[in-house]
Amino acid sequence: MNKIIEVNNLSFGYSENILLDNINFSVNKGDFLGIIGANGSGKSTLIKLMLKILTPMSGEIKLLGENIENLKKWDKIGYISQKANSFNGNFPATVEEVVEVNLFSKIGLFRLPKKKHKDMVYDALEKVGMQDYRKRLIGNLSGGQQQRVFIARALVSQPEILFLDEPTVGIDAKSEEAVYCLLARLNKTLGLTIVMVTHDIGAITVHANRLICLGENGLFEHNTKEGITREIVTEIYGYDVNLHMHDYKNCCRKEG
Ligand SMILES: Nc1ncnc2c1ncn2[C@@H]1O[C@H](COP(=O)(O)OP(=O)(O)OP(=O)(O)O)[C@@H](O)[C@H]1O
Repeated sequence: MNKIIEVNNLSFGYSENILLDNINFSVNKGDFLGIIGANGSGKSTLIKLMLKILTPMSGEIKLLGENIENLKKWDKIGYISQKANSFNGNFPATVEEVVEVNLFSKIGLFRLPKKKHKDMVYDALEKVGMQDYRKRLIGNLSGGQQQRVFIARALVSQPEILFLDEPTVGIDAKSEEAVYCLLARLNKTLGLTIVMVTHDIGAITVHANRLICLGENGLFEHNTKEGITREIVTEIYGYDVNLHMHDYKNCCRKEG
């Protein structure tokens, strides 16, 4: 199965005003897809529709080859919402407990995790380079470190698709770069399909292999290999956008 996400003739509005009008696109297994567009263009709404948090007015969405109406394998879908980084810093949970939460369907309610579950948590933390922090309280970590833990929490159930909604908001430039490089590595080494909403056009253009852009005139698709210019972005956003390109040449070596 090559097409891991299919969105066909999707329309949605919160009121009678249509926000997403007859949207069509697909995502192949192993793609790193960036979703960009001006504030209020419907990027988060599109993700929520794909995750069945919202119901379309019309159209069809398939994940892993199945209509989401009938999808059972939701544990194969990871999601890091915009709100993940407004986590309550005083929350009395360790890093490994935060990651373990996503295994509760495997562990069972009111049961203690077994060694195999502890190993899964360790593996997920190792993938994001946070295994040495596993006994630390989540609230005592920096924003960038917390974001890595949330990525580990999503990874622990071994998802095939990871949705992220502006995962680098509120973290400093160095940590932001590390998160992008981490995602690029997971995409390449695990073949994880990534769908990410962002305003950081410079960064997403470097790492994603495809972009979709929500604009006033609907959805544009863009192959990042062709390069994205200030003119293209300005056309999509409908106003002049100052594009900051990033230098990520050696980023995966610098990751950390
Ligand atoms: N629950 C809701 N009820 C009514 N309107 C909503 C709701 N959620 C979002 N909207 C409106 O729908 C539009 C699209 O919102 P959405 O959050 O999807 O945009 P976005 O492209 O992700 O924006 P941003 O870049 O600012 O995060 C906005 O005008 C928003 O105010």
